[in-house]
Amino acid sequence: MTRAFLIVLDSAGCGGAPDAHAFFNDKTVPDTGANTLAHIAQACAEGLAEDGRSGPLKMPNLDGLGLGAAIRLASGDEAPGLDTIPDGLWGAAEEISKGKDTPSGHWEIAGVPVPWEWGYFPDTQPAFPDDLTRKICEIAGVDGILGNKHASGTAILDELGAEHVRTGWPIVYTSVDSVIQIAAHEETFGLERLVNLCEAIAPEVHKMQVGRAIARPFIGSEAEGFKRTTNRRDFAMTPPSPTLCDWVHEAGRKVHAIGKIGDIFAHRGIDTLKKGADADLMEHLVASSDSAQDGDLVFANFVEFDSKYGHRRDVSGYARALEWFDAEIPRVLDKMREGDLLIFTADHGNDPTWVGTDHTRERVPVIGAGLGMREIGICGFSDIGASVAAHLGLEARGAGKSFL
Ligand SMILES: O=P(O)(O)O[C@H]1O[C@H](CO)[C@@H](O)[C@H]1O
Ligand SMILES: [Mn+2]
Ligand SMILES: [Mn+2]
Repeated sequence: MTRAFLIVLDSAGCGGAPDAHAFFNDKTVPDTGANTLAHIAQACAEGLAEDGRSGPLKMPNLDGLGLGAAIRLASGDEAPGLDTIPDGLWGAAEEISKGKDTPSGHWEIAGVPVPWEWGYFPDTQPAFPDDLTRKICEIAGVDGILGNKHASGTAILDELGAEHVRTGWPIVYTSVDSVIQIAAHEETFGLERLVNLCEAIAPEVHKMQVGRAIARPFIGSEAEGFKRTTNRRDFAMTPPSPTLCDWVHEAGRKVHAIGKIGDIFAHRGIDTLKKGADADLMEHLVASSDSAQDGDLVFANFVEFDSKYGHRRDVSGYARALEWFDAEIPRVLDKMREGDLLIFTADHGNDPTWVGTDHTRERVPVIGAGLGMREIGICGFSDIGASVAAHLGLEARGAGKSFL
């Protein structure tokens, strides 16, 4: 038996989604043409991403496996600097779930496309129905909420952080995704109180087909500014049917979740869980490549590409994060054993050169190490889960077909 490592670079899409025209940013601008990785590479080559880094995008390790080739295959767009002839497994995947959000992407990668329409809150003010607002107030023991609209999670702290500290009212907001997010100060409001509030309100929003209630704790002051911490917690709906995590777990193997994976799968089929900032997650990933046993799945999500740089439309920051990730990856590759499979992919796009602050509908790269050179072409998200299952010698019970 052998091990499988499935590593999601959150939001690192590569353009070319045939249904991108049906998804929007800034309410009216379709995602047609959005391409997270290609546009970052182009901006770098043009000298437009020089903050804390310089020149063309440098990702020799993932590009050597086939990243640049995957971008060109998915979209036809150029990705300057990523032009090595691949020697890994490479291709791109396309999503059928109707949401361009994190749970939709991950569940489908794990073999289970989302069969329902998610519930969304309208882009009006107030965004939340009064009875939901009342419940939040009751549970939190407060007289009102702040926000109650669509917002960017960092901008709304600048706008309402001080008022929150003064009044004790939680900041409640949403986005084009199927989410309710509650931001509160870790010290003045209390981290545990915030997490309990989100856990208690989650079943209420799940009844509305809203996928997640997310706790967004922050620290700081009006004078020094407010900053989110890594203590974010997502309370997600349960996937509609057993996923890759369950298939592996039920076969008596171990699923080692790194980062948001536990929350995304509502902790179904997860055996061990490690969390932290992306730099910590890399250490956990390296450690897991020593400790994972034959037949185990290591499933990691690196979220900062998305949360720190994609949503913030920070091209230099995104490029820096990609270059850091690529430079770290040999630490994992060096520990691969004969017969191990390692796949890098993404759950959606979040083009930092695009308008708005929301995800972009894109195909995603599928880059593999451990099975030699192989072009897989364009596959479905769920084929990734099926392939991991096949590699581990398990029956795939989901929608996909193995490309191995
Ligand atoms: O602006 P922030 O709070 O980072 O919000 C982002 O994070 C949410 C959950 O991933 C998404 O729906 C997106 O809107
Ligand atoms: Mn995501
Ligand atoms: Mn996101």
